[in-house]
Amino acid sequence: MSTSAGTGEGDTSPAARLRPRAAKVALTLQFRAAPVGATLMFAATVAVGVLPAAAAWLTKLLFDELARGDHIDKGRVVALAVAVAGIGAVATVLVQLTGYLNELVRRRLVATVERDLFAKVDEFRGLRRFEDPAFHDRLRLAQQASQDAPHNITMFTQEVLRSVASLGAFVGVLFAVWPPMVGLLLLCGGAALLARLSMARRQVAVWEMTSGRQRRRLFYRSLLIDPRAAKEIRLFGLGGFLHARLVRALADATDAELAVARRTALVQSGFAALNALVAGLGMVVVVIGAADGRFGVGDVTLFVAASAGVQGAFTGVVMQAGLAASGVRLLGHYLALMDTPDDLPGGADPVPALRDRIEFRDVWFRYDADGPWVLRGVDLVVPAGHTIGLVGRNGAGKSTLIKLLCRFYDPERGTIRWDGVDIRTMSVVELRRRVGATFQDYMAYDLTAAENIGVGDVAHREDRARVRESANLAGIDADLARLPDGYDTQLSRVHRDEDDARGGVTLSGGQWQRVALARSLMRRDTDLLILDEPSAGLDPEAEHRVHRTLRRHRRGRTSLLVSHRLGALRDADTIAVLDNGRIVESGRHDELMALPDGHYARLFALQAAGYAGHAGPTIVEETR
Ligand SMILES: Nc1ncnc2c1ncn2[C@@H]1O[C@H](COP(=O)(O)OP(=O)(O)OP(=O)(O)O)[C@@H](O)[C@H]1O
Repeated sequence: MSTSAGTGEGDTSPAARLRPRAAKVALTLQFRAAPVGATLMFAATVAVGVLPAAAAWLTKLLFDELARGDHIDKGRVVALAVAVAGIGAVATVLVQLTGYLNELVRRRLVATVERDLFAKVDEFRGLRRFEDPAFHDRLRLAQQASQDAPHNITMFTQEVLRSVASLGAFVGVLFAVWPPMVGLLLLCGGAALLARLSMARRQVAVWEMTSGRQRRRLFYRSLLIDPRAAKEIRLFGLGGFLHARLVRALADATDAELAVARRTALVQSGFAALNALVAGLGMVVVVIGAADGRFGVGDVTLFVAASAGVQGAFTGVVMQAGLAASGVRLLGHYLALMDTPDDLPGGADPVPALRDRIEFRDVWFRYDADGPWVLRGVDLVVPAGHTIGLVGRNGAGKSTLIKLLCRFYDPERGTIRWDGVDIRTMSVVELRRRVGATFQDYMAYDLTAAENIGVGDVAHREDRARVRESANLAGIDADLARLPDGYDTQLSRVHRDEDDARGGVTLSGGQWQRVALARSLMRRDTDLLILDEPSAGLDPEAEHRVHRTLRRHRRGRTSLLVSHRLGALRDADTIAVLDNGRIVESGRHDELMALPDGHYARLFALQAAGYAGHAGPTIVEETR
């Protein structure tokens, strides 16, 4: 598994290879995001670029006319003055308009890119991407790109348009007055451009390099304000430890960024000084020429305006080129992410209702290619309509088996078959629609009570009767109905509306667990119910009630139950014991209890002894 989205110098990463495309995409993206706004923005930009040059020409004509002494044509002078003032006014309005259009296009772009980005993230059907740090770094950089990159590239295009318009006019003037000035300015501008591009490359390299540190910084930051973490942090006095790590991650990233900023400032100051020198040199040459009578007053003013105009245009282009270059590099990450294939090869076959059995055939799985095997040849049959209890010590691979069945990962070897058909050939979405599940690490959403349950079947989340029925099955209906706003109570004390006078509530651990259970019961047409430790946090009475209700609910349905409370699995049609990545025993409770030295019998006896208050069998040390 790679650990960085970084693309240092001379790299051949996907993001680097995508840069040429990134520039094109950035340009076209703005027309997709805001077609009218972008067109108007470009038109206004060209006009803003041309107007100063036009004003400078009119000013030259005005000064030349004024310099004619007794022969001044007053009408012409007034007309020229009015024209210069008019151009100034139009330019001012256009600058404001361009500012607004820029903002408009920028906001539309950010919305478009972010929408596309998270639609793409939602398309990943497996879990591997979400466990890959390089993916998270890339996502962060791609998000960063969505904030600024298209805008910066747009600004650069505008700047180039504006500058080309100004340069076209100003360069002609400089040629007419003192041609070497053009060469000098071009040389300075070209060198500044190259230096700025190199700075931009360094800047992005730093962002890429520090992306992991930024990710950790965000993690520590969210941990320090997470109400769920607040208890442990306070009790264990972890605040200082986490804070120090946050500060360290921040300092590391800041140091690297500041180093680039210092270098950029230094290089830019050097080029600014060089520009001033060149402007001064030109001025001296032209003023001497004017003293010798070779140039008029108008020529001098025009030359000064033209060299300032050319330098200004170059400075603008150089600045924007730097931002655009970093934008293109960042947008490479956005494109790389958009091109990232799904981690699960897509099957498209429909998933018919389960008629016969689900079967694990010699399933081998590990989370990383070089990691330890978690499942080592699992063979397990789940007959339709049966309840299978899955037992095994911590880390045996029970939840992993469930994750494979939901197809969050694919086995490395072997197959999982749904009525004889390899689930890899089937549509993942359809397969998951046939499954209702409560995971051991279930979610507690900062939503209302009704939504927390309703999202188990999004299409029916507004169906209050169904929501309540599910809550009833999970034994939480009465508790939720008693909340301040009943089912509409926000189950969060943090994410609630400011104008919500009643505020939100948080549930107890066992209540949350029952809400999660209710969520998995929302889907009515599922063929398979998976419950991974559904009652671990329930009080004995609640557990008894929930299991009794679930038993009724499961009747005739296929279910897979994982629990360390073996009593809860006692009546399962088959109990399978997972050990060391294999199913080592399976049968009904009585059959397994009758096995001499059986795993299940030993575990059951241990648990029963705990309740009965005697020593129970000797604990066999783990051999793994
Ligand atoms: N996402 C993951 N990435 C890497 N390793 C994992 C991941 N999830 C689980 N594991 C590893 O796989 C092994 C099996 O974990 P699993 O959660 O399937 O066990 P389990 O039988 O459900 O345990 P428990 O009874 O404690 O819930 C463990 O060693 C665990 O560290």
